[in-house]
Amino acid sequence: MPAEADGDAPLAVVEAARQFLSTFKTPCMILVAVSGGSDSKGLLLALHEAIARGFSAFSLSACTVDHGLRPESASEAHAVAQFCAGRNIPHLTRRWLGEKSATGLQAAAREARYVLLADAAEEAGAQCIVTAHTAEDQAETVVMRQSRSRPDAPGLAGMADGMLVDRRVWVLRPFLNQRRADIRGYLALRGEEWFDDPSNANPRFERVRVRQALHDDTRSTTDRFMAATEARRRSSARVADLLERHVAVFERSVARIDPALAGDMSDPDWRRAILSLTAVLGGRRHLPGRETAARLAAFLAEGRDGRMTAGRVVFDRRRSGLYLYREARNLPEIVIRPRQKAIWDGRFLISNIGQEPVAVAGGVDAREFAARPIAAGLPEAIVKRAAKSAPVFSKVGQGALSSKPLVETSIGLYDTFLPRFDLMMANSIAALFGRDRYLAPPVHDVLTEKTG
Ligand SMILES: Nc1ncnc2c1ncn2[C@@H]1O[C@H](COP(=O)(O)OP(=O)(O)OP(=O)(O)O)[C@@H](O)[C@H]1O
Repeated sequence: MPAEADGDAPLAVVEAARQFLSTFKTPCMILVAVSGGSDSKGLLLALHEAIARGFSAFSLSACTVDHGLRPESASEAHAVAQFCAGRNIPHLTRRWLGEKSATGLQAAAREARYVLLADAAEEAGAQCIVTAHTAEDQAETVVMRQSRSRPDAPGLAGMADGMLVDRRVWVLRPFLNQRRADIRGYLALRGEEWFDDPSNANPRFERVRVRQALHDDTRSTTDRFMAATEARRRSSARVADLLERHVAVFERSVARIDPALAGDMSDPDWRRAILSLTAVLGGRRHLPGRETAARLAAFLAEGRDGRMTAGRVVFDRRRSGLYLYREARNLPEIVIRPRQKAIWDGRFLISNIGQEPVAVAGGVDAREFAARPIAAGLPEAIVKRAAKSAPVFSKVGQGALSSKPLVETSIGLYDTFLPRFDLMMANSIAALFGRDRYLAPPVHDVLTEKTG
Protein backbone atom coordinates (compact mmCIF):
# COMPACT_ATOMS: atom_id res chain seq x y z
CA MET A 1 0.00 0.00 0.00
CA PRO A 2 2.47 2.70 -1.00
CA ALA A 3 1.55 6.30 -0.23
CA GLU A 4 2.60 9.72 -1.49
CA ALA A 5 5.37 11.51 0.39
CA ASP A 6 7.22 14.86 0.28
CA GLY A 7 10.74 14.84 -1.17
CA ASP A 8 12.83 14.75 2.04
CA ALA A 9 10.14 13.34 4.26
CA PRO A 10 11.36 9.73 4.44
CA LEU A 11 14.69 10.88 5.82
CA ALA A 12 12.89 13.20 8.22
CA VAL A 13 11.35 10.12 9.82
CA VAL A 14 14.76 8.54 10.43
CA GLU A 15 16.08 11.91 11.60
CA ALA A 16 13.25 12.09 14.17
CA ALA A 17 14.34 8.66 15.42
CA ARG A 18 17.97 9.82 15.65
CA GLN A 19 17.03 12.95 17.53
CA PHE A 20 14.92 10.93 19.91
CA LEU A 21 17.81 8.58 20.69
CA SER A 22 20.06 11.55 21.38
CA THR A 23 17.76 12.69 24.23
CA PHE A 24 18.44 9.63 26.41
CA LYS A 25 20.44 9.99 29.60
CA THR A 26 22.10 6.62 28.91
CA PRO A 27 21.72 4.15 26.05
CA CYS A 28 19.29 1.35 26.80
CA MET A 29 16.98 -1.27 25.40
CA ILE A 30 13.74 0.16 24.01
CA LEU A 31 10.57 -1.89 23.61
CA VAL A 32 8.64 -0.79 20.51
CA ALA A 33 4.87 -1.31 20.67
CA VAL A 34 4.09 -2.55 17.18
CA SER A 35 0.51 -3.15 16.09
CA GLY A 36 1.53 -3.90 12.52
CA GLY A 37 -0.02 -0.66 11.25
CA SER A 38 2.09 1.79 9.23
CA ASP A 39 2.98 4.12 12.11
CA SER A 40 4.42 1.58 14.51
CA LYS A 41 6.11 -0.43 11.80
CA GLY A 42 7.68 2.80 10.54
CA LEU A 43 8.85 3.65 14.06
CA LEU A 44 10.43 0.24 14.53
CA LEU A 45 12.22 0.44 11.20
CA ALA A 46 13.37 4.05 11.68
CA LEU A 47 14.78 3.27 15.15
CA HIS A 48 16.45 0.15 13.80
CA GLU A 49 18.05 2.20 11.04
CA ALA A 50 19.08 5.02 13.39
CA ILE A 51 20.69 2.53 15.79
CA ALA A 52 22.63 0.95 12.93
CA ARG A 53 23.84 4.43 11.92
CA GLY A 54 25.61 5.69 15.01
CA PHE A 55 23.62 4.68 18.10
CA SER A 56 24.92 1.15 18.50
CA ALA A 57 24.76 1.20 22.31
CA PHE A 58 20.96 1.05 22.06
CA SER A 59 19.01 -2.11 21.34
CA LEU A 60 15.40 -2.85 20.45
CA SER A 61 12.76 -5.37 21.32
CA ALA A 62 9.14 -5.32 20.17
CA CYS A 63 5.75 -6.34 21.47
CA THR A 64 2.40 -6.81 19.76
CA VAL A 65 -0.78 -6.99 21.81
CA ASP A 66 -3.41 -9.26 20.31
CA HIS A 67 -6.69 -7.89 21.65
CA GLY A 68 -8.60 -10.78 20.13
CA LEU A 69 -11.21 -8.38 18.76
CA ARG A 70 -10.74 -9.21 15.08
CA PRO A 71 -10.23 -12.61 13.45
CA GLU A 72 -7.05 -11.43 11.69
CA SER A 73 -5.34 -10.12 14.83
CA ALA A 74 -3.42 -13.33 15.59
CA SER A 75 -2.02 -13.63 12.08
CA GLU A 76 -1.08 -9.93 12.10
CA ALA A 77 0.84 -10.43 15.35
CA HIS A 78 2.55 -13.40 13.75
CA ALA A 79 3.54 -11.31 10.71
CA VAL A 80 5.06 -8.66 13.01
CA ALA A 81 6.99 -11.41 14.79
CA GLN A 82 8.38 -12.58 11.46
CA PHE A 83 9.30 -9.05 10.43
CA CYS A 84 11.24 -8.70 13.71
CA ALA A 85 12.87 -12.10 13.37
CA GLY A 86 14.26 -11.00 9.99
CA ARG A 87 16.04 -8.14 11.74
CA ASN A 88 17.14 -9.95 14.88
CA ILE A 89 14.78 -7.95 17.04
CA PRO A 90 13.32 -10.01 19.91
CA HIS A 91 9.52 -9.96 19.69
CA LEU A 92 6.79 -10.85 22.18
CA THR A 93 3.07 -11.31 21.52
CA ARG A 94 0.71 -10.64 24.41
CA ARG A 95 -2.95 -11.64 24.37
CA TRP A 96 -5.66 -9.66 26.08
CA LEU A 97 -7.84 -12.17 27.88
CA GLY A 98 -10.02 -9.71 29.81
CA GLU A 99 -13.76 -9.16 29.68
CA LYS A 100 -14.71 -7.42 26.41
CA SER A 101 -17.95 -5.58 26.99
CA ALA A 102 -19.25 -3.21 24.30
CA THR A 103 -19.35 -0.17 26.57
CA GLY A 104 -15.98 1.48 27.11
CA LEU A 105 -14.32 -1.13 24.91
CA GLN A 106 -11.61 1.17 23.60
CA ALA A 107 -10.76 2.52 27.07
CA ALA A 108 -10.60 -1.01 28.53
CA ALA A 109 -8.48 -2.24 25.60
CA ARG A 110 -6.17 0.74 26.03
CA GLU A 111 -5.58 0.22 29.75
CA ALA A 112 -5.08 -3.52 29.26
CA ARG A 113 -2.69 -2.86 26.37
CA TYR A 114 -0.45 -0.57 28.39
CA VAL A 115 -0.28 -2.95 31.34
CA LEU A 116 0.57 -5.86 29.00
CA LEU A 117 3.22 -3.72 27.33
CA ALA A 118 4.68 -2.80 30.73
CA ASP A 119 4.85 -6.51 31.65
CA ALA A 120 6.49 -7.26 28.30
CA ALA A 121 9.08 -4.50 28.85
CA GLU A 122 9.97 -6.01 32.20
CA GLU A 123 10.25 -9.45 30.69
CA ALA A 124 12.41 -8.23 27.79
CA GLY A 125 14.62 -6.18 30.11
CA ALA A 126 13.70 -2.95 28.30
CA GLN A 127 14.00 0.39 30.14
CA CYS A 128 11.20 2.13 28.27
CA ILE A 129 8.44 1.62 25.74
CA VAL A 130 7.80 3.66 22.59
CA THR A 131 4.53 4.01 20.72
CA ALA A 132 4.06 5.58 17.31
CA HIS A 133 1.39 8.19 17.95
CA THR A 134 1.57 10.73 15.12
CA ALA A 135 0.73 14.38 14.52
CA GLU A 136 -2.71 13.25 13.33
CA ASP A 137 -3.31 11.32 16.58
CA GLN A 138 -2.26 14.42 18.47
CA ALA A 139 -4.65 16.67 16.55
CA GLU A 140 -7.51 14.25 17.19
CA THR A 141 -6.73 14.10 20.90
CA VAL A 142 -6.79 17.88 21.15
CA VAL A 143 -10.21 18.04 19.46
CA MET A 144 -11.60 15.29 21.70
CA ARG A 145 -10.33 16.94 24.88
CA GLN A 146 -11.73 20.27 23.73
CA SER A 147 -15.19 18.75 23.61
CA ARG A 148 -15.11 17.47 27.19
CA SER A 149 -12.69 19.85 28.85
CA ARG A 150 -12.46 19.46 32.62
CA PRO A 151 -11.79 22.30 35.02
CA ASP A 152 -8.14 21.23 35.25
CA ALA A 153 -7.30 21.85 31.60
CA PRO A 154 -5.00 24.85 31.36
CA GLY A 155 -4.90 25.42 27.62
CA LEU A 156 -5.33 22.43 25.41
CA ALA A 157 -2.45 20.17 26.15
CA GLY A 158 -2.83 17.17 23.93
CA MET A 159 -1.24 13.81 24.37
CA ALA A 160 1.96 13.95 26.41
CA ASP A 161 5.22 12.98 24.72
CA GLY A 162 5.82 10.66 27.65
CA MET A 163 3.63 8.81 30.12
CA LEU A 164 4.57 6.70 33.13
CA VAL A 165 2.49 3.51 33.22
CA ASP A 166 1.70 1.67 36.43
CA ARG A 167 4.45 3.60 38.28
CA ARG A 168 6.98 1.32 36.62
CA VAL A 169 7.81 2.11 32.99
CA TRP A 170 7.82 5.17 30.75
CA VAL A 171 6.03 5.11 27.42
CA LEU A 172 7.58 7.68 25.08
CA ARG A 173 6.13 8.97 21.81
CA PRO A 174 8.90 10.02 19.45
CA PHE A 175 6.65 10.50 16.38
CA LEU A 176 4.21 13.04 17.78
CA ASN A 177 5.43 15.57 15.23
CA GLN A 178 5.54 13.17 12.29
CA ARG A 179 2.81 12.95 9.69
CA ARG A 180 1.34 9.62 8.73
CA ALA A 181 1.90 10.23 5.01
CA ASP A 182 5.62 10.73 5.65
CA ILE A 183 5.88 7.53 7.66
CA ARG A 184 4.09 5.64 4.91
CA GLY A 185 6.35 7.21 2.32
CA TYR A 186 9.36 6.02 4.28
CA LEU A 187 8.00 2.46 4.48
CA ALA A 188 7.22 2.50 0.76
CA LEU A 189 10.77 3.64 0.05
CA ARG A 190 12.06 0.67 2.03
CA GLY A 191 9.64 -1.66 0.21
CA GLU A 192 7.66 -2.46 3.35
CA GLU A 193 3.92 -3.05 3.71
CA TRP A 194 1.60 -2.65 6.67
CA PHE A 195 -1.84 -3.63 7.93
CA ASP A 196 -4.81 -1.28 7.96
CA ASP A 197 -6.94 -1.89 11.06
CA PRO A 198 -10.58 -1.67 9.90
CA SER A 199 -11.66 -0.42 13.35
CA ASN A 200 -9.73 2.76 12.47
CA ALA A 201 -12.61 3.46 10.08
CA ASN A 202 -15.46 2.39 12.38
CA PRO A 203 -17.58 5.48 13.22
CA ARG A 204 -18.76 3.75 16.43
CA PHE A 205 -15.58 5.08 18.03
CA GLU A 206 -15.27 8.74 18.96
CA ARG A 207 -11.68 9.00 17.75
CA VAL A 208 -12.70 7.77 14.32
CA ARG A 209 -15.58 10.26 14.09
CA VAL A 210 -13.24 13.08 15.08
CA ARG A 211 -10.66 11.95 12.54
CA GLN A 212 -13.22 11.91 9.80
CA ALA A 213 -14.42 15.40 10.74
CA LEU A 214 -10.96 16.87 11.16
CA HIS A 215 -9.94 18.95 8.19
CA ASP A 216 -7.54 21.04 10.22
CA ASP A 217 -3.96 21.31 9.05
CA THR A 218 -2.16 19.00 11.48
CA ARG A 219 1.03 21.07 11.30
CA SER A 220 -0.61 24.11 12.82
CA THR A 221 -2.30 21.89 15.39
CA THR A 222 1.13 20.53 16.27
CA ASP A 223 2.45 24.04 16.91
CA ARG A 224 -0.51 24.91 19.08
CA PHE A 225 -0.09 21.65 20.96
CA MET A 226 3.56 22.35 21.68
CA ALA A 227 2.73 25.74 23.15
CA ALA A 228 -0.10 24.22 25.18
CA THR A 229 2.17 21.43 26.45
CA GLU A 230 4.69 23.98 27.62
CA ALA A 231 1.89 25.88 29.39
CA ARG A 232 0.74 22.68 31.04
CA ARG A 233 4.23 21.88 32.30
CA ARG A 234 4.62 25.36 33.74
CA SER A 235 1.24 25.04 35.39
CA SER A 236 2.29 21.69 36.85
CA ALA A 237 5.48 23.26 38.25
CA ARG A 238 3.48 26.07 39.81
CA VAL A 239 0.88 23.70 41.29
CA ALA A 240 3.76 21.74 42.82
CA ASP A 241 5.13 24.91 44.37
CA LEU A 242 1.73 25.98 45.74
CA LEU A 243 1.15 22.56 47.27
CA GLU A 244 4.56 22.56 48.91
CA ARG A 245 4.10 26.01 50.39
CA HIS A 246 0.49 26.01 51.49
CA VAL A 247 -0.64 22.46 52.20
CA ALA A 248 0.20 19.90 54.87
CA VAL A 249 -1.17 16.36 54.98
CA PHE A 250 -1.52 14.41 58.23
CA GLU A 251 -1.63 10.63 58.45
CA ARG A 252 -2.30 10.48 54.68
CA SER A 253 -5.89 11.42 55.54
CA VAL A 254 -6.30 15.09 56.47
CA ALA A 255 -5.06 18.02 54.42
CA ARG A 256 -4.73 21.46 55.97
CA ILE A 257 -4.67 24.49 53.72
CA ASP A 258 -3.37 27.88 54.85
CA PRO A 259 -6.24 30.15 55.90
CA ALA A 260 -4.89 32.85 53.56
CA LEU A 261 -5.64 30.67 50.54
CA ALA A 262 -8.74 28.97 51.84
CA GLY A 263 -11.24 31.34 50.28
CA ASP A 264 -10.20 31.61 46.68
CA MET A 265 -10.25 29.26 43.74
CA SER A 266 -9.97 31.84 41.00
CA ASP A 267 -6.30 31.13 40.24
CA PRO A 268 -6.45 28.14 37.85
CA ASP A 269 -3.28 26.56 39.24
CA TRP A 270 -4.51 26.83 42.79
CA ARG A 271 -7.85 25.39 41.69
CA ARG A 272 -6.01 22.45 40.16
CA ALA A 273 -4.07 22.02 43.40
CA ILE A 274 -7.25 21.87 45.52
CA LEU A 275 -9.10 19.64 43.06
CA SER A 276 -6.15 17.23 42.84
CA LEU A 277 -6.04 16.97 46.63
CA THR A 278 -9.79 16.34 46.58
CA ALA A 279 -9.36 13.49 44.11
CA VAL A 280 -6.62 11.84 46.18
CA LEU A 281 -8.40 12.24 49.53
CA GLY A 282 -11.68 11.10 47.97
CA GLY A 283 -10.06 8.07 46.34
CA ARG A 284 -11.00 9.05 42.81
CA ARG A 285 -9.08 8.58 39.56
CA HIS A 286 -10.28 11.87 38.04
CA LEU A 287 -10.60 15.43 39.22
CA PRO A 288 -14.06 16.49 40.36
CA GLY A 289 -16.22 17.70 37.47
CA ARG A 290 -17.07 21.26 36.58
CA GLU A 291 -20.26 21.44 38.66
CA THR A 292 -18.63 20.14 41.82
CA ALA A 293 -15.77 22.59 41.35
CA ALA A 294 -18.23 25.46 40.97
CA ARG A 295 -20.11 24.45 44.14
CA LEU A 296 -16.88 24.28 46.04
CA ALA A 297 -15.69 27.65 44.74
CA ALA A 298 -18.98 29.23 45.84
CA PHE A 299 -18.67 27.73 49.35
CA LEU A 300 -15.09 28.92 49.75
CA ALA A 301 -15.88 32.38 48.40
CA GLU A 302 -18.45 32.86 51.19
CA GLY A 303 -15.50 33.01 53.58
CA ARG A 304 -17.48 31.70 56.55
CA ASP A 305 -16.64 28.80 58.84
CA GLY A 306 -18.63 25.67 58.07
CA ARG A 307 -18.58 22.41 56.19
CA MET A 308 -19.51 21.11 52.79
CA THR A 309 -18.96 17.81 50.98
CA ALA A 310 -17.71 17.53 47.42
CA GLY A 311 -16.28 14.54 45.60
CA ARG A 312 -16.58 12.37 48.77
CA VAL A 313 -14.43 14.89 50.63
CA VAL A 314 -15.50 17.09 53.55
CA PHE A 315 -14.28 20.69 53.35
CA ASP A 316 -14.19 21.85 56.94
CA ARG A 317 -13.45 25.51 57.26
CA ARG A 318 -12.16 27.01 60.50
CA ARG A 319 -10.18 30.03 61.53
CA SER A 320 -7.01 27.96 61.63
CA GLY A 321 -7.39 26.78 58.04
CA LEU A 322 -9.35 24.72 55.59
CA TYR A 323 -9.33 20.98 56.39
CA LEU A 324 -10.07 18.26 53.87
CA TYR A 325 -10.86 14.65 54.72
CA ARG A 326 -12.88 11.75 53.31
CA GLU A 327 -16.53 11.76 54.35
CA ALA A 328 -17.48 8.76 56.49
CA ARG A 329 -20.02 7.29 54.07
CA ASN A 330 -20.04 4.29 51.74
CA LEU A 331 -16.77 2.93 53.03
CA PRO A 332 -16.18 -0.53 51.59
CA GLU A 333 -15.43 -3.71 53.51
CA ILE A 334 -12.98 -6.08 51.90
CA VAL A 335 -10.89 -9.10 52.79
CA ILE A 336 -7.31 -9.37 51.55
CA ARG A 337 -5.82 -12.82 51.32
CA PRO A 338 -2.31 -13.57 52.60
CA ARG A 339 0.46 -12.18 50.35
CA GLN A 340 -2.07 -10.21 48.28
CA LYS A 341 -2.47 -6.50 47.70
CA ALA A 342 -5.65 -4.53 47.23
CA ILE A 343 -6.73 -0.92 46.91
CA TRP A 344 -9.24 -0.02 49.59
CA ASP A 345 -11.70 2.83 49.00
CA GLY A 346 -9.59 4.05 46.06
CA ARG A 347 -7.31 5.63 48.68
CA PHE A 348 -4.98 3.06 50.16
CA LEU A 349 -2.88 0.34 48.66
CA ILE A 350 -2.83 -2.34 51.34
CA SER A 351 -0.40 -5.26 51.25
CA ASN A 352 -1.19 -8.21 53.43
CA ILE A 353 2.27 -9.45 54.37
CA GLY A 354 1.00 -11.93 56.92
CA GLN A 355 -0.15 -15.55 56.80
CA GLU A 356 -3.85 -14.96 57.45
CA PRO A 357 -6.63 -13.04 55.67
CA VAL A 358 -7.08 -9.40 56.75
CA ALA A 359 -10.47 -7.67 56.89
CA VAL A 360 -10.46 -3.94 56.09
CA ALA A 361 -13.31 -1.62 57.02
CA GLY A 362 -13.80 2.07 57.76
CA GLY A 363 -13.21 3.83 61.07
CA VAL A 364 -14.74 1.42 63.54
CA ASP A 365 -12.03 1.94 66.12
CA ALA A 366 -9.69 4.69 65.20
CA ARG A 367 -8.05 5.54 68.52
CA GLU A 368 -4.68 4.74 67.14
CA PHE A 369 -5.25 7.03 64.17
CA ALA A 370 -6.40 9.86 66.43
CA ALA A 371 -3.36 10.08 68.68
CA ARG A 372 -0.75 11.21 66.14
CA PRO A 373 -2.51 14.00 64.24
CA ILE A 374 -3.63 15.61 67.52
CA ALA A 375 -0.03 15.55 68.68
CA ALA A 376 0.90 17.24 65.39
CA GLY A 377 -1.46 20.12 66.16
CA LEU A 378 -4.68 19.29 64.31
CA PRO A 379 -7.91 20.35 66.04
CA GLU A 380 -9.36 17.43 67.96
CA ALA A 381 -12.77 17.72 66.32
CA ILE A 382 -11.23 17.37 62.86
CA VAL A 383 -9.25 14.32 63.90
CA LYS A 384 -12.35 12.66 65.34
CA ARG A 385 -14.28 13.20 62.14
CA ALA A 386 -11.45 12.09 59.87
CA ALA A 387 -10.82 9.00 61.99
CA LYS A 388 -14.26 7.70 61.02
CA SER A 389 -13.08 7.09 57.47
CA ALA A 390 -9.64 5.71 58.33
CA PRO A 391 -9.01 2.05 57.47
CA VAL A 392 -9.20 -0.39 60.34
CA PHE A 393 -7.71 -3.88 60.05
CA SER A 394 -8.92 -6.98 61.79
CA LYS A 395 -8.64 -10.71 61.71
CA VAL A 396 -11.37 -12.61 59.91
CA GLY A 397 -13.06 -14.36 62.84
CA GLN A 398 -11.97 -14.13 66.47
CA GLY A 399 -8.73 -12.78 67.91
CA ALA A 400 -6.12 -10.25 66.98
CA LEU A 401 -4.10 -9.96 63.77
CA SER A 402 -0.61 -11.36 64.12
CA SER A 403 0.97 -8.99 61.58
CA LYS A 404 -0.21 -5.60 60.44
CA PRO A 405 -0.54 -4.97 56.69
CA LEU A 406 1.61 -2.39 54.91
CA VAL A 407 -0.29 0.69 53.84
CA GLU A 408 0.48 3.47 51.37
CA THR A 409 -1.62 6.09 49.67
CA SER A 410 -2.97 5.12 46.30
CA ILE A 411 -2.89 8.12 43.96
CA GLY A 412 -5.47 7.07 41.40
CA LEU A 413 -4.93 10.30 39.46
CA TYR A 414 -1.42 9.26 38.48
CA ASP A 415 -0.60 5.70 39.51
CA THR A 416 -1.88 4.08 36.30
CA PHE A 417 -1.09 6.85 33.81
CA LEU A 418 1.08 9.86 34.61
CA PRO A 419 1.60 12.27 31.69
CA ARG A 420 5.07 13.71 31.64
CA PHE A 421 3.87 17.31 31.83
CA ASP A 422 2.28 16.57 35.23
CA LEU A 423 5.34 14.92 36.76
CA MET A 424 6.27 17.79 39.03
CA MET A 425 2.85 18.16 40.61
CA ALA A 426 2.53 14.38 40.90
CA ASN A 427 5.81 14.31 42.82
CA SER A 428 4.71 17.01 45.21
CA ILE A 429 1.41 15.18 45.84
CA ALA A 430 3.36 11.97 46.43
CA ALA A 431 5.59 13.77 48.94
CA LEU A 432 2.60 15.22 50.82
CA PHE A 433 1.20 11.71 51.24
CA GLY A 434 4.52 10.23 52.34
CA ARG A 435 5.31 8.44 49.12
CA ASP A 436 8.52 8.32 47.08
CA ARG A 437 8.88 10.36 43.91
CA TYR A 438 7.63 8.79 40.71
CA LEU A 439 10.20 7.13 38.48
CA ALA A 440 12.04 9.78 36.41
CA PRO A 441 11.87 9.50 32.62
CA PRO A 442 14.96 8.01 30.93
CA VAL A 443 15.30 11.05 28.66
CA HIS A 444 16.54 14.56 29.45
CA ASP A 445 13.88 17.08 30.23
CA VAL A 446 14.95 20.69 30.50
CA LEU A 447 12.06 21.91 32.63
CA THR A 448 11.88 19.13 35.23
CA GLU A 449 15.65 18.93 35.57
CA LYS A 450 15.93 22.66 36.14
CA THR A 451 13.16 23.00 38.72
CA GLY A 452 12.34 19.55 40.01
N1 LIG B 1 -2.21 -4.01 19.39
C1 LIG B 1 -1.14 -3.26 19.62
N2 LIG B 1 0.03 -3.85 19.94
C2 LIG B 1 1.15 -3.11 20.18
N3 LIG B 1 1.15 -1.77 20.10
C3 LIG B 1 0.03 -1.13 19.78
C4 LIG B 1 -1.18 -1.84 19.52
N4 LIG B 1 -2.14 -0.94 19.21
C5 LIG B 1 -1.56 0.26 19.28
N5 LIG B 1 -0.26 0.16 19.62
C6 LIG B 1 0.72 1.25 19.81
O1 LIG B 1 0.02 2.44 20.12
C7 LIG B 1 0.19 3.40 19.09
C8 LIG B 1 -1.09 4.16 18.89
O2 LIG B 1 -2.06 3.30 18.42
P1 LIG B 1 -3.57 3.72 18.34
O3 LIG B 1 -3.68 5.11 17.84
O4 LIG B 1 -4.33 2.63 17.66
O5 LIG B 1 -3.90 3.62 19.85
P2 LIG B 1 -4.82 4.51 20.74
O6 LIG B 1 -5.76 3.57 21.41
O7 LIG B 1 -5.37 5.66 19.99
O8 LIG B 1 -3.69 4.96 21.75
P3 LIG B 1 -3.92 5.86 23.05
O9 LIG B 1 -5.09 5.30 23.71
O10 LIG B 1 -2.66 5.70 23.83
O11 LIG B 1 -4.14 7.25 22.57
C9 LIG B 1 0.62 2.58 17.88
O12 LIG B 1 1.34 3.38 16.97
C10 LIG B 1 1.44 1.50 18.51
O13 LIG B 1 2.75 1.96 18.80
